[in-house]
Amino acid sequence: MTRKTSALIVAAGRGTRLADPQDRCPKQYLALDGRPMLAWTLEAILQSPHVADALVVIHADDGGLYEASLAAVQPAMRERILPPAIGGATRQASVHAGLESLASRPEEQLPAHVLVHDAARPFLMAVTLERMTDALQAGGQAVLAALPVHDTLKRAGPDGYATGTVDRSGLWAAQTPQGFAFEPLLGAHRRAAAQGQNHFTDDTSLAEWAGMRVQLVEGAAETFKVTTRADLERARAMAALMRRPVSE
Ligand SMILES: Nc1ccn([C@@H]2O[C@H](COP(=O)(O)OP(=O)(O)OP(=O)(O)O)[C@@H](O)[C@H]2O)c(=O)n1
Ligand SMILES: C[C@](O)(CO)[C@H](O)COP(=O)(O)O
Repeated sequence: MTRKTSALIVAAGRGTRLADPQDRCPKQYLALDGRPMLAWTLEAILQSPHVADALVVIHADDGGLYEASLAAVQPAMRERILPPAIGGATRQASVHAGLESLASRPEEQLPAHVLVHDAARPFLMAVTLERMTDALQAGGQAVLAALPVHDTLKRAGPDGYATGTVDRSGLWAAQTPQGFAFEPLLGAHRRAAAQGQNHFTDDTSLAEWAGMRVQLVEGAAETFKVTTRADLERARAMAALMRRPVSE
């Protein structure tokens, strides 16, 4: 039997860099063209024939928002969504919680590979998922979707004046999805937690710390992370362009 690939969507953050004090709704539940961002993210990843199912990691306070998002997912895809896990105070803790939830399933349902993805990146391209699953199926242990840096990079001091130009050769900006062989990633997260290594902002950094080799594949500019209010406006404009036909 071929073991499956599962998606792990982290959606337990508070969105503090975007939210204004009046707006209590975390960004992953804000509407893009009338549907919660999380619904867009789930449909984008579940469109892949390589992804068997998805588990979402949510904040303990967000049960109602999560259920409303599921209701906005196409029914055939909704059937492939596993019960959610409750996240932690950091992204790293939330990913770990999701991996433990996947690991608690019956042995025959354990995935071979897991694609960790931010709920706050709603526009995931099919071509990126193809590149990632190809790399994992070829034996890759850790695969990162990333964009080569094309801009000239400046370093500036606190006074706002340039102190130099940074060599951009070989630099890539990390995105998600980040794909892994399931057991090695779970083991790496368990070791990091046990050793108090709680500072990793993404899973490939943690995987490198654990000694795994990380392969880069090209991601997509469309898969930007919604971090600021300007990102939200951009996402809303994109969503309006991508509107589903009414018949679906
Ligand atoms: N404790 C956390 C923190 C983040 N995330 C998730 O990780 C992704 C990327 O994180 P980021 O954009 O930094 O989200 P927030 O932490 O919500 O944003 P901010 O730092 O502005 O508060 C998001 O989908 C977010 O929901 C999570 O599941 N658990
Ligand atoms: C994993 C990640 O998306 C990499 O870009 C991550 O969420 C980054 O978090 P950041 O703190 O906003 O860089």
